[in-house]
Amino acid sequence: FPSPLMGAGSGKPFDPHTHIVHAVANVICTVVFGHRFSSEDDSFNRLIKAIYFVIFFQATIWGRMYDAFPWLMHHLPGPHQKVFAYNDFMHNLVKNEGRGHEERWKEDDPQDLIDFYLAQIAKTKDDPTSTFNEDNMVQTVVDLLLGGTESTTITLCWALLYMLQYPDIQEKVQKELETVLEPSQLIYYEDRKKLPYTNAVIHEILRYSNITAVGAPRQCVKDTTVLGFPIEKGTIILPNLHSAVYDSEHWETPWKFNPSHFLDSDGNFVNNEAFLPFSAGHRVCLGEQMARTELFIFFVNLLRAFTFQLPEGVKEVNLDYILGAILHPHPYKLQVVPR
Ligand code: HEM
Repeated sequence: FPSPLMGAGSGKPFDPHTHIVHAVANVICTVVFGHRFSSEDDSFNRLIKAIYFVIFFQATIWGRMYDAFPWLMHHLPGPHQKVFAYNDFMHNLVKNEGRGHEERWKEDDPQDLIDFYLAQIAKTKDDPTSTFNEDNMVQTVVDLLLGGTESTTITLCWALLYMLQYPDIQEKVQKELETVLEPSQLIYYEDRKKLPYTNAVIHEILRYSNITAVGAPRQCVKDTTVLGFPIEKGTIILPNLHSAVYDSEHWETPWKFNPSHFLDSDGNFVNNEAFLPFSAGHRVCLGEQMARTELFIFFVNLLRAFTFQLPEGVKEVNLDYILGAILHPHPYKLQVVPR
């Protein structure tokens, strides 16, 4: 990936969010559509606003009201009408991309998710039980755009904020990168195995930022028992991921940003069974591998290229979160010093 902050700020303090969200959204766009968008593209900017708003809305009182009374709310004014408009916009954008793909589609040379999906529709067209059709393709792509943009963007925003707060940790990562990697060497996800400290810092960023403190709501499909507790069919389940990533029985200093949570006494990387930022089980985050790869490659490239500092005169970092479907940091500015 190109460094998302190349040329940003021109030496002045700036908020990194816009640069990061453009870079991250373009990764998932490349996977599903097969191309990137320019940062100036109107549809791209509207897509980013749509993704933000649809996710933000779920955790508002209006989102709860809509869940409780969908039929009534459908006819009433309110911010949920904006969600419908953004949803229509995203569906139309994906439909248009799909049409473009159909025109130049080659069955034996799929390039992106839409190509693969079209191949699957063609393959199963005579099967009446098949669920591969245009509507499901559009919804799948929209789900991936929604799942794959805000989560990774916000984790990277936390990552840079922690580097401002803990300059000694930033320096230690940079030292490891310098020692292990040649200056012009391209980074691969595989390289994390040679970079235990950097890998531990990225895991600690995911743990400590705890962006999906409560995972996605799920519904129990049959009567069952979990650890002796009966759960009836139809019960809505909210996995409390916060209780795992901050569990004092599993973490030495749960309330402190501490990369040693993922290192043994010899400095080797070690995992921890309570590390569950992507949840677990059948409905574990579908994009976990992609998110891990993106976080590693972006973070390493950023710290190789820059040192992140607080703007002059700013003494404190605000590490409080803004409550929502995703826990966000408060907007902040940083200064980048090219290395
Ligand atoms: C730091 C980044 C990310 C975090 C922390 C994260 C976390 C999560 C969590 C906690 C869930 C709910 C799992 C459950 O219900 O138990 C989830 C679901 C999901 N995520 Fe992610 N995610 C991230 C990145 C991504 C990316 C990059 C993509 C897309 C490529 C993605 C796509 C999805 C999808 C589609 C689901 C729903 C899966 C299902 O319903 O089976 N996520 N994610």
